[in-house]
Amino acid sequence: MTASPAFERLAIVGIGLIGSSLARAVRAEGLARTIVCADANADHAARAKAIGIVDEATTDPAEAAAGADLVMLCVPIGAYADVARTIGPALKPGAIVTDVGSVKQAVIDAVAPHLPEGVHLVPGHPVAGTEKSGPDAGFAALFPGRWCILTPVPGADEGATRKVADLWRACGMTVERMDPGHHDRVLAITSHLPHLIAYTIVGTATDLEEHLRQEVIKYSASGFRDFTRIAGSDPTMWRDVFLNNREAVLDCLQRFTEDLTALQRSIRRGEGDALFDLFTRTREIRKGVLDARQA
Ligand SMILES: NC(=O)C1=CN([C@@H]2O[C@H](COP(=O)(O)OP(=O)(O)OC[C@H]3O[C@@H](n4cnc5c(N)ncnc54)[C@H](O)[C@@H]3O)[C@@H](O)[C@H]2O)C=CC1
Ligand SMILES: O=C(O)C(=O)Cc1ccc(O)cc1
Repeated sequence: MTASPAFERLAIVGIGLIGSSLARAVRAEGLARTIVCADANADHAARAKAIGIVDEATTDPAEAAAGADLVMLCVPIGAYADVARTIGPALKPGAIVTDVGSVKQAVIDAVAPHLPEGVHLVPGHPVAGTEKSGPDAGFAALFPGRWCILTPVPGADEGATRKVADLWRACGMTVERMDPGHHDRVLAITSHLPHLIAYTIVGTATDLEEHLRQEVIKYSASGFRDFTRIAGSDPTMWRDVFLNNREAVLDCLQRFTEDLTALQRSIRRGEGDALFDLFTRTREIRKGVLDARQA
């Protein structure tokens, strides 16, 4: 006898990179009897249905959420409040609303006020992605071996939190719980600031005089190429990340700017030892990151 799926009806709102990756993983693992998606972009909804990663597709989030036991929000963070307001009245008692957003406190603030009594909110963040967007960019292998951070609010339903954790574990992720504010500070330095730096460096290179710009593209060494990959990430998604994690990002940026100024001074003064010491420390950190990946 095969085990029954963990969820009867999974509604994915936003069937882009992350939503479609989840749909594929849930299908592959048989975790939901029915997968429904809603996407404001009718082409994305239709595409998800056409490639067979969902059973039903609509442009109306309330239609998808009606009767769902699990609703996964996979839209840019700026759209959360509107989506939550729309689905709130359609949610059945006991339904779980969860998400994949890259910022957590702002998501709680945007969604919680619109959920009726008896509906459980379990905010989450699969820390896995790429610079690509849309339903064709997703793949089930995105999740295995990566972290998923859940940030349940105090008093959250333990059973609901456990069901969401089990879903991500079944997709191959390692699940951790964290306070939402702490999550936002950690991600500000490990993910948001690196994206901001990439956007800046590629922007600076593009603003160079025309003849220099051509050379930048032509001789693009791997360092710059890596930055262009990250700077090719979705503009809507990243605009929303920065607007919704303002304090933590600005705090990191302040420290970063101070450290950059110190480095600038070392270069100007010819302080080779200071440069060498920093680069030696950062090389050790890189080794630690690689070792952690292989562990
Ligand atoms: N891209 C990445 O690497 C990662 C992204 N995330 C988070 O996942 C969420 C989604 O990001 P992606 O999948 O990368 O973006 P995406 O752009 O590939 O997909 C977003 C989808 O939401 C749809 N959408 C936008 N507004 C909507 C609305 N009001 N109602 C219904 N559908 C709407 C879009 O049409 C699109 O299909 C974001 O909140 C992001 O912070 C989390 C981890 C990694
Ligand atoms: O493509 C990359 O390098 C990423 O960093 C992907 C990514 C983007 C946003 C997240 O919240 C988590 C992962």
